[in-house]
Amino acid sequence: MALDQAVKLCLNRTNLEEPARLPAPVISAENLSLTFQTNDGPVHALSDVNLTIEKGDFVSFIGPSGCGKTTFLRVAADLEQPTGGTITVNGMSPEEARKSRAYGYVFQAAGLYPWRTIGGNIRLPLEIMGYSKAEQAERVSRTLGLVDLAGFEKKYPWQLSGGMQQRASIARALAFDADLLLMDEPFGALDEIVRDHLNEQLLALWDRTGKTIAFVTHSIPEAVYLSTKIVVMSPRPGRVTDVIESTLPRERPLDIRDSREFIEIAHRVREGLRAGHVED
Ligand SMILES: Nc1ncnc2c1ncn2[C@@H]1O[C@H](COP(=O)(O)OP(=O)(O)OP(=O)(O)O)[C@@H](O)[C@H]1O
Repeated sequence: MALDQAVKLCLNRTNLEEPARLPAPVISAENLSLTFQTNDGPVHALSDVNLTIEKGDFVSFIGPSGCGKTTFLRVAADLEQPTGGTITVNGMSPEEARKSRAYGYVFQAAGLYPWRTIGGNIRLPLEIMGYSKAEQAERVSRTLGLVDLAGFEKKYPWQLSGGMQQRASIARALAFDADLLLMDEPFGALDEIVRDHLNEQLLALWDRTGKTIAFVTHSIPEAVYLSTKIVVMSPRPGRVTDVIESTLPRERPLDIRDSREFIEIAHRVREGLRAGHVED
């Protein structure tokens, strides 16, 4: 048999015996449930949530207060334990993912230590993780560049605007190079103009770095503008009522929000929220 035929046969056989394995989704939840036991009785924060987040997705979670958006992120981050179903992060349990520093977490409030400089805040987790001084310096300057804060390393948080502080907290979450960012309403407290600007910057950062982002928001325009996938949730019990795959191009100038396609997706999100609305 000619060598090239033998190679071909061998390759075919390998293909048959070992079908190409797809990479594990970044987050995969199956029938995920979490019921908190409280003095007022059980609270079903998450009920049978099924969701897959693939590498490079930008997924927004939207829904009224109490529908379990934060709880979902917290379960993925191993900050809460599910009471039913399963969830994996990069194919691992949330505990393993936390230990292997698979994600960065950005909270609603920037949460910077006022007595540390911006550089010092970003450096803190790196110090705890035992990075060398040189590596810390390189990462601080690289991540400050990523969020357009180059030159602000020696400033204190109070010397920065709210939007800049939030960018610094994103830099801190980026500093250890996790491929997954969990962001819990990071821009909720900011005015609309600043928020628009940060949305643009976040999209550019996502595009440049190829990170996977799970992002909680209350804002329909924000969810539609940012996301490749929008997860609509509703409360009591907290559940997913719609998952919308965005048809918008990856390149998104702010005025895309006036396009027919954008308005149609926003309409579907609004309908999903209305359908899941429950009267108290
Ligand atoms: N540790 C806890 N103990 C008891 N109940 C909790 C706890 N954490 C959350 N809950 C309840 O679980 C439900 C879901 O809360 P969660 O914070 O995930 O909602 P959310 O959609 O993020 O709301 P919001 O938009 O207001 O932040 C709520 O009813 C909340 O009161």
